[in-house]
Amino acid sequence: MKFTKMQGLGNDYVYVNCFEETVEHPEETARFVSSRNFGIGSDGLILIKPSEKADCQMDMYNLDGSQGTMCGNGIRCVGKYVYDHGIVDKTEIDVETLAGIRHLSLHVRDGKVETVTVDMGRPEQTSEIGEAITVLGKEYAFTGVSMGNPHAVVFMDGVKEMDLKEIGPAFESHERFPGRTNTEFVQVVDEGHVIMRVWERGSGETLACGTGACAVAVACALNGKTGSQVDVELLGGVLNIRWDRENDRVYMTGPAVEVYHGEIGLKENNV
Ligand SMILES: N[C@@H](CCC[C@H](N)C(=O)O)C(=O)O
Repeated sequence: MKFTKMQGLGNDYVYVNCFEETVEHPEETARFVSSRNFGIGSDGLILIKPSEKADCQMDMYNLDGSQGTMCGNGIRCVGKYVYDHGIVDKTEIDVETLAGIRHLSLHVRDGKVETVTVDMGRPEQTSEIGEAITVLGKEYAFTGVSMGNPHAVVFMDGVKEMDLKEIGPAFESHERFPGRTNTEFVQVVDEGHVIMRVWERGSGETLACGTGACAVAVACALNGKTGSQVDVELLGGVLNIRWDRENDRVYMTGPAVEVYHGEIGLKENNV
């Protein structure tokens, strides 16, 4: 299987060009290629496929093989891939996802896409603002926001030092979230700047989460902690998120980077 390793703020996936390749067992393949010891090493697998409704389709799988409906860092890389590899020859494109069609503006420098702005669509509030929840015997307040995938946003201090490996899985599999959840832990610096760490459903801690950063911006505004445009600082870098309250759409701008190409054999017992 030919693949391209790409990353958006260190949220890295193995990308397969399914205009040319076929991946028969995507869940198993995602688990195999994501392994940093036995495979390529990534947060999951993204298949770039032809679409009848848009310029291409993004089909994404987490590290544990579960299928995701939307991926913010992934969709920027998909935009870069299809432009840089000549699948599209325009800088305004539409990408089909399981959460709907998303519009991308590709920002090109020296013939290659460097950054991408994505219209991430309408956010959906999925809990009360600051709903109480008890996790591992401790009380937290979270704000639920869907960006086409589920997020629970928790405000706290000391985000950089917290033990995410303990609390992250406990939120992910809490009975309040029957379909599991992505959880963002957020510290507000000022009204235009927050720090966030994420525990992703199906992948664990990642260096960044695009849909998570959008959910955080919406939750920050709903909780009166920031304005509607905010720089979200993640372990892998900064995403700029703007919630246009008038048309109720969220816009995400950030980088997309191609790391390397390769080829990997998929044996029966690997997948
Ligand atoms: N890293 C992604 C989100 C990937 C999917 C997520 N783990 C889920 O299962 O919903 C992003 O950048 O948005």
